[in-house]
Amino acid sequence: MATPTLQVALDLLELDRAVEIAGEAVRGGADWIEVGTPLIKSEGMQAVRVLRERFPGHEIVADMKIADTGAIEVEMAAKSGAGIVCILADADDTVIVEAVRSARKYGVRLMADLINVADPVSRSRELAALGVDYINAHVGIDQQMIGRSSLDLLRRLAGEVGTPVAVAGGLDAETASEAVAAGASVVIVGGNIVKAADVTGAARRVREAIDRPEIRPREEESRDAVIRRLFEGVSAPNVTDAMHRKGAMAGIVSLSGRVRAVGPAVTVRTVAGDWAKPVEAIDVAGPGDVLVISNDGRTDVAPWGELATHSAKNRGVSGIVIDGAARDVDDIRAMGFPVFATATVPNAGDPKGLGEINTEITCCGQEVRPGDWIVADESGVVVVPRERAYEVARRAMEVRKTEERIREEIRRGKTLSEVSELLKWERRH
Ligand SMILES: O=C(CO)[C@H](O)[C@H](O)COP(=O)(O)O
Repeated sequence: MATPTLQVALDLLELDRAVEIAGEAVRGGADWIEVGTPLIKSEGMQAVRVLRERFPGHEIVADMKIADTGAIEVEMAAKSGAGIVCILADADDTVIVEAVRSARKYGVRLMADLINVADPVSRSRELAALGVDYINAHVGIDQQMIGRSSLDLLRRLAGEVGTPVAVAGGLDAETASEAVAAGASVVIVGGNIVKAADVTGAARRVREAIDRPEIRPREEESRDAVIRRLFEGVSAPNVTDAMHRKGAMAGIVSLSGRVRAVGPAVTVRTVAGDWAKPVEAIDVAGPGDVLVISNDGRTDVAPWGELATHSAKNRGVSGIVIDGAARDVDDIRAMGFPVFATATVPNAGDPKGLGEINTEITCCGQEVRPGDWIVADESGVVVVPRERAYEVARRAMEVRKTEERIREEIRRGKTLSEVSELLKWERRH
């Protein structure tokens, strides 16, 4: 088997950073440098020119995702120095034919991106017949966030397509190795290299893995287990960033200091500090759940205190969130158990049994339904609608990874404004 090619995808917005990151990836063993679609949209063909000039020994791949005007877009990329140009496999045949003619004329190769193609095997055969040089089994970044897998797509193509097959979409060292074992000759890795603080180390790990391809037995993980693992690895700010700055409860803080709570909500509506339903809800909750209590925002009377905390802790509840006040804060803090509230007050209400468990409530300005996911830490509390939990957890992890590289660049001496090119991206009115 020929040595697989490692293509690093520079899905960035800033050319200077892309050049720096490309250099680090090449040191880790990347062969081809992909000018990612966001970089092309941000910087234009100049990105291809600059990377061509800076990395003369490496193939430059222009991820144009061509959908129309096949000839002229291939020509632009070729004249700027790309050796491989990417076109959408779903583009009309008229576009593909024109792109192939242009590629032949300018001496470049064409890679067709299978993103969103309904019948990838038949389309790959058609594309091969039309003269495309590579087929890319690609699952896009947004598709990955809802759980689609590039390895699954690649396996559908195995043995069915005559042209060399590339694979892209959320790959890391482990899945890249499996991709080569499944027949990929070009492995494309973006985020898991370019977002790493140590880009060279991340690229080297992928390089070593693809040079020794193997299929490892995988332990099946339930969707809820994946959601929990991902949310436990990110912060509440990462989560709200992933939700376009939505989902954060207002005016609520941790009473227990540096603690975190992650889990599906068991909701409780109570009235005037009546602590019957909040305490009964402990028995309804399972280990790992978060009790979310609405006390109608009242802060003059507490529906929660030390004994309830003790009981919730024993039950394995992950944390308590109260739109209202809690008491016995010193004891709660000593227990190290996560309680989030809007206020503290010494007096409790009476256990009259008013209220409901597991109905939709509003807590600190956010609607919370039973089973919605809660991520809470010292910055505050975020609620994630249950049907979006997997996607938001994946996106929050991407936010965290992106911050890793930015943090590293600040550590090396850039300002945050420079790293993010704030002035360039200020909104024009
Ligand atoms: O083309 C792309 C997005 O449309 C990416 O370059 C490709 O998906 C590889 O990046 P990642 O490894 O982060 O998925």
